[in-house]
Amino acid sequence: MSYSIKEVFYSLQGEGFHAGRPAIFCRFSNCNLWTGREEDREKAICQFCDTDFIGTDGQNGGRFKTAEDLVQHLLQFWPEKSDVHPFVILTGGEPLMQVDETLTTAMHAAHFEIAVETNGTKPAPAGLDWICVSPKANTEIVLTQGDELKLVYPQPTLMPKQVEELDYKHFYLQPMADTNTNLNQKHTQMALEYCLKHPKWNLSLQTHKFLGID
Ligand SMILES: C[S@@+](CC[C@H](N)C(=O)[O-])C[C@H]1O[C@@H](n2cnc3c(N)ncnc32)[C@H](O)[C@@H]1O
Ligand SMILES: Nc1nc2[nH]cc(C(=O)O)c2c(=O)[nH]1
Ligand code: SF4
Ligand SMILES: [Mg+2]
Repeated sequence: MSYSIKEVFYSLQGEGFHAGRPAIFCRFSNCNLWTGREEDREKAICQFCDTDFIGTDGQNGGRFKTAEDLVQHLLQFWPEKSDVHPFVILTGGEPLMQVDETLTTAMHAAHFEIAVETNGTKPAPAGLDWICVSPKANTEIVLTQGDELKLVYPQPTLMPKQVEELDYKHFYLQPMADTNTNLNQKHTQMALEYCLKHPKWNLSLQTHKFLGID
C-alpha cells in the first residue's frame, strides 16, 4: 500500500480539544464525500469543505511507497532534541481511505502519538490514539465511538441532538466557515448560543485562521 499525501506541515492544532497543541499535520489526498473540484461542489455530499486535498502537489506532499518512508518524511518536521514524543494529526481529504494498521504500527515504532480527523464514514484501523469525528449530513456514521465529536454548525439536516448520544468523550460545535458569504459571524453567534443553552456542547473555533498560520 502506498500513501498519497497532499501536504505536510508543522503547526498548532487549531480546533477542538487539542487546540493550541503543536502537531505535524499529514493531509491525505482525496475524500469520499467530494471530488475536491469546485465544479462538483453543488452535487457533493459534503458541500462546505474549506480544504484543497486534490493531488500530491502541496507543501512537502508526495507519494510514499511504504509506511516507513512516510514516517521518516514526517519525523523531519518535529523539533530536534525535543523530549516530547511527536504528535501527528492525520487529516485530509478523508484519511481513513488510506490509513491502515501498517501505518499506525510504523508510527508507534517511531514513538508517534497519532490523532485523526475523520468524517466518520469509514472504519478505523487499530492503533489510533485520538479519534475526532466530524459527522456530515446525509451520511451514515460508522464510527459511533471515539474521543471527540466535532460538528460543523449549522448543518440544516444534521442537528446536534441527532449525534449527542453517540459514545464520545467531548462534544464540540464548530461554526461553519463560508468563503463566499459573510455568514461566518452569524454562524459563530449561533454556535455560541447553542452551547450556552446546551452545555454538553463546547465551542470550537478555527484558531489557526485568525492566527494566520497553516
Ligand atoms: C477538511 S476536514 C478533513 C478531515 C475529514 N474529512 C473530516 O471532514 O473530518 C477537517 C476538519 O475541518 C472541518 N471543516 C471543513 N470545512 C469546514 C468549514 N467550512 N467550516 C468549519 N469547519 C470545516 C471538518 O468538518 C473537519 O472537522
Ligand atoms: N492549524 C490547523 N489545525 C487544524 N485542525 C484540523 C485541520 C484540518 O484541516 O484537518 C487543521 C488545519 O488545517 N490547520
Ligand atoms: S468530508 Fe472532510 S475533507 Fe471531505 S469534503 Fe467534507 S470536510 Fe472536506
Ligand atoms: Mg483545515
